[in-house]
Amino acid sequence: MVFVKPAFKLWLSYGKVGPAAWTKPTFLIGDMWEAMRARKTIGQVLETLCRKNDKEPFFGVYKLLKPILVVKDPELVSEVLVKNFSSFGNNEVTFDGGADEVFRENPFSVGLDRWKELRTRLSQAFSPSRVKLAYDDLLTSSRCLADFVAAAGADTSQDGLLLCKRFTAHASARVLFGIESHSLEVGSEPGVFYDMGHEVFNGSMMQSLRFTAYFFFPPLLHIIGHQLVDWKVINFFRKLMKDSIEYRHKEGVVRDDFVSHAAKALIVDGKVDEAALKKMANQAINSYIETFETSALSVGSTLLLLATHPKEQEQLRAEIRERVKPGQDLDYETVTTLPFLDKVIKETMRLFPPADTIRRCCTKATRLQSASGRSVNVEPGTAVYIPVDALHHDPAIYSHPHDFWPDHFSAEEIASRPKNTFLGFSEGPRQCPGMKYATLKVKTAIATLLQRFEVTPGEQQVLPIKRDPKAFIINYEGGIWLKFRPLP
Ligand code: HEM
Repeated sequence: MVFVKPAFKLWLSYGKVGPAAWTKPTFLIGDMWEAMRARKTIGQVLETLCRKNDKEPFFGVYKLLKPILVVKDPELVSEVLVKNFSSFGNNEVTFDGGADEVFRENPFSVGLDRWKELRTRLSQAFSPSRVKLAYDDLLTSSRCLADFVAAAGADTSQDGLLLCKRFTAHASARVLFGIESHSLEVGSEPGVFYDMGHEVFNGSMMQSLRFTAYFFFPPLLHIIGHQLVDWKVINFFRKLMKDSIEYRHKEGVVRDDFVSHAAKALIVDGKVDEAALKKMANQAINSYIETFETSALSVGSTLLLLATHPKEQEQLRAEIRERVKPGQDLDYETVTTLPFLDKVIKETMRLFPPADTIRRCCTKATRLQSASGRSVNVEPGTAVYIPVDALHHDPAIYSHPHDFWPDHFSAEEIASRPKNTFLGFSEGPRQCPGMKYATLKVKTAIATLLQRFEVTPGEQQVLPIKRDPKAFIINYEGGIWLKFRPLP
C-alpha cells in the first residue's frame, strides 16, 4: 500500500500530466486488466481510453503498477517515432545479455547498442534488390496456393487462416531456407515446416505464459525462464539451414537467391563455419517468425475483406485483368505497380493492423510539447505507447474510420491527413525492415488468387467481422472462412 499509492500518483507528480489526462486505474491492476484477461486487445483498451481523453495530446495509464505515457497527438507521434530517436530509440522490453538465444539476435528485442549492428545486417538481407530476387519463389508459392484452393472445390468453405499459414510456410521455405516444403501439397498434412512456425506462437502453456509475461510483466521471465522460442524449433531450423547450404556447396548448385547470399559468408575452407551459421540461422528463424503469422494474417484479412466487399473485389480484379491477359504471367513490375491493389492492402492493415500498439522506452530525458501548449517531461525508463488502433480509427484522421474504404489511400486523402498516422509497418528508424518483402508476398498471393477465383465468405464466417481478443497477433471471432469459385 505504501508503495502502490505513490506509484499511482506518479503521473500527477510529474505535474505536467494533469488529472484530466490521467486515467483512474483499478487498484493494483491498472488499466490493462481486460487485455490481460484477453477480453480485449491492448489496442482496443487503448482506443477506448483515447476516446475518453479525446482532447488530450497524451495521457498516463498503468499496466499493473507500471506507469505508461500514451501519446496520441500525430505531431508528438512523429516526435517519438521519427524525430527524437535519441530519446525514444529503445523498445519497451529488451533482451540484452543472457536471454533467449534467438530473440537476442532480433533488432526488435535488443537495446540500442546492439540494435544498429543487427538492423544493418537485416536491412541488407531484405534490401529492395534482394526482395526482387524473391519474386519468382513468391509467385511459385502463390500458384501452389491457387492450385491447393482449387482442389478443395467451389462448394467447400475453407479455413482461410490455415490456408494463408500454409502459404507463408511454403514461401518462407523457398525464400529463406532454399528448400521445397510440402505445406501446400494437395491431400497432405501441412507438414513439419509449417508445424515449427505454428509452434512458436501456439506452443506449450509455458511458452504462452512466457509471451504473456514478455508483454505484461517481463520481470517474471527471470523466474519462469526467457526461452520464448522452443529449442526443438531452433535446432530444426539450424540443421535445415546447414543441410541446405552444404548441399548447394557439394553439388555446386548456384542460384541467385537469399540462401546463396547467406552461403557466401558461411563456407570457410570448404566447411560450414558453425559460429557464423548459428548467427545466420538465428536471423532466418527470426525472419520466419516475423513473417509467419503477420503475412498470413495480412493475406487472410485482405481475402476476408474482399469476400465481404464484392464491389471492391471486382474493381481489383478488373485492374489486374487490364494489365495481365488470361494465360499471361503476373510479373514483378505489374504486381508492384497496381494502384488499387496497393490501396486495398494498406486499407486492410489500417482496419486490422497486426501490430496494434507500438511500445517504446525513453532513454534520454526530454520534453514533449504539443501545439495546444500541453507538455510533459519524460524521464528515462518511462514506457511510451503509440495507440495504432486508435489513430487508424480516428474520425479526425480518416474520412470513413470504421469502413473498408481503400480510397483512404488516394493521393488526396493522404495529403489531407497528418504524417505518420498510418502505422501498419510503423515509421522512423525502427520501421519494419521486412515491409517490402511482406508487401510483395501479400500482393503476389492476392493478385494470383483473384485472377483465378471469386472469393466469398464461407457459411461459418461470423459477420460482421470482429477481432478475436484471444489471438496472439490478430484473428477474428470464429476465424476466417472462405469459398473460392473458379472464374472462366
Ligand atoms: C505483413 C507483415 C508484417 C507486418 C504487418 C509487420 C509489422 C511490423 C511492425 C508494426 C513493426 C514495429 C516497428 C516499430 O517498433 O516501430 C515491425 C518490426 C519489425 N519487423 Fe515486421 N512486419 C511484417 C513482416 C515482417 C517480416 C517479413 C520481417 C522479416 C524480416 C519483419 C521483421 C521485423 C523486425 C526485425 C522488426 C523490428 C525492427 C526494429 O526494431 O528495428 N517483419 N514489423
